[in-house]
Amino acid sequence: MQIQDVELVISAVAPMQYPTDGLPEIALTGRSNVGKSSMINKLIQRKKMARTSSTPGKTQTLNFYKLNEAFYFVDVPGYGYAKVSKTDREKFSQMIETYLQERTTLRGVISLIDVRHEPTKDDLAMYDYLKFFGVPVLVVATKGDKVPRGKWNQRESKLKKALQLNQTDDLVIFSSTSGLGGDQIWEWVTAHLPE
Ligand SMILES: Nc1nc2c(ncn2[C@@H]2O[C@H](COP(=O)(O)OP(=O)(O)OP(=O)(O)O)[C@@H](O)[C@H]2O)c(=O)[nH]1
Ligand SMILES: [Mg+2]
Repeated sequence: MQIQDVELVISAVAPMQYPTDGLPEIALTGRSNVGKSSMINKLIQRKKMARTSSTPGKTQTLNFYKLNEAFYFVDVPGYGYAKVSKTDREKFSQMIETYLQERTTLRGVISLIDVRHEPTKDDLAMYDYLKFFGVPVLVVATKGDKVPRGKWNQRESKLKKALQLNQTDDLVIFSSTSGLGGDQIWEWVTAHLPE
């Protein structure tokens, strides 16, 4: 998709700050440092729109990016990083839960995991949690450039198995450095936005 227009409308910590224009939203969840913010930048072809960092815990608010004045990508704080203080971790999980439970304009969630590793306990819990709410999920295995091409199929089946991926859900291997998988992600996003 061609993104002509990007606006960071709000960095929210509470529902009263969420945008009220009723546009559909796709949110990104995943462990700290998995590459959520980098994925947004690659997909919208803006190098530094969403702030990224090699230090986990960079995104600390729900960041609503309005695209083409038609829909939002919501960048969400990462979960599960041991070096983020317990208080902050609890604050972030509360923020994420409230958002996922209350947001009626949410049309789908892109759930990111690291292609190189088995899903963590938190990754599995997040996938189950999303399924419990009945929200459509696209699992994206990030940092695909760090695994040789010959291993992609094997990693894909392993991850699907570990997550016990629902028949209706898909998995895409992505790289924010090469752009691998970007078209498939856009296809999924487009299919989950209202006409
Ligand atoms: N090689 C490679 N590095 C990546 C990729 N995606 C992200 N990174 C790197 O991983 C680090 C974390 O990326 P972020 O996009 O900030 O991760 P995040 O999930 O937003 O992290 P939090 O905001 O802390 O939750 C950065 O150093 C990125 O450059 C990828 O596809 N390939
Ligand atoms: Mg981030």
